[in-house]
Amino acid sequence: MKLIILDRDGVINEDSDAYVKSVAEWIPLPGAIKAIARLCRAGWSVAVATNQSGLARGYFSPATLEAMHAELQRLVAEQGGHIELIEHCPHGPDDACDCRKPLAGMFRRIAAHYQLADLSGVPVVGDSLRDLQAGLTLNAEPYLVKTGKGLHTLEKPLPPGTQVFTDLAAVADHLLDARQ
Ligand SMILES: O=P(O)(O)OC[C@@H](O)[C@H]1O[C@@H](OP(=O)(O)O)[C@@H](O)[C@@H](O)[C@@H]1O
Ligand SMILES: [Mg+2]
Ligand SMILES: [Zn+2]
Repeated sequence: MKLIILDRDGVINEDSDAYVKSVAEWIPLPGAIKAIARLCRAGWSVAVATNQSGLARGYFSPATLEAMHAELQRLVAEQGGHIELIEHCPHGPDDACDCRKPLAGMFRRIAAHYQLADLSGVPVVGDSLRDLQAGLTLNAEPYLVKTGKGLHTLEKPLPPGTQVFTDLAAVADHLLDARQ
């Protein structure tokens, strides 16, 4: 199955150390929307798994998060694509949930949605180590991008087999060239 799982902040849109708190602050990274649409048009299923502790911290509301994701879907649809599943962890670091990356709860939900036993062969694209670690729990393929916190993440030891790309557009180029 051609499934790819994307982190959101720092991969699809600009990240901020002050959190992305509104639709106005949700700014797509160059080439990211087009990359998602290209993958969709080539038969890939695209899912998103995003930590959104800003909800638990009271920085923004669930309605605001939904508005950001509606804007994401609108932009992707304009280019002929669709994100099939957007999973988010609304919890904070002290909530002891099972879905806040690096824990794999969101990835288990995505695997179950597609009736997959695990995520072997599924690229998980992130800018933070925790994105890759969460995917690896289910045997996904770790892809690090240099956008968002990616350059900072590159300073740390990476999981074996991690592939590094400039941005999501470069990931799409690689997957669309490699698997034709
Ligand atoms: O990259 P994804 O998972 O899509 O979303 C990350 C965001 O939820 C925020 O996650 C926070 O981490 P803490 O939740 O405070 O540890 C910080 O890193 C923020 O800069 C960042 O915007
Ligand atoms: Mg991120
Ligand atoms: Zn959670």
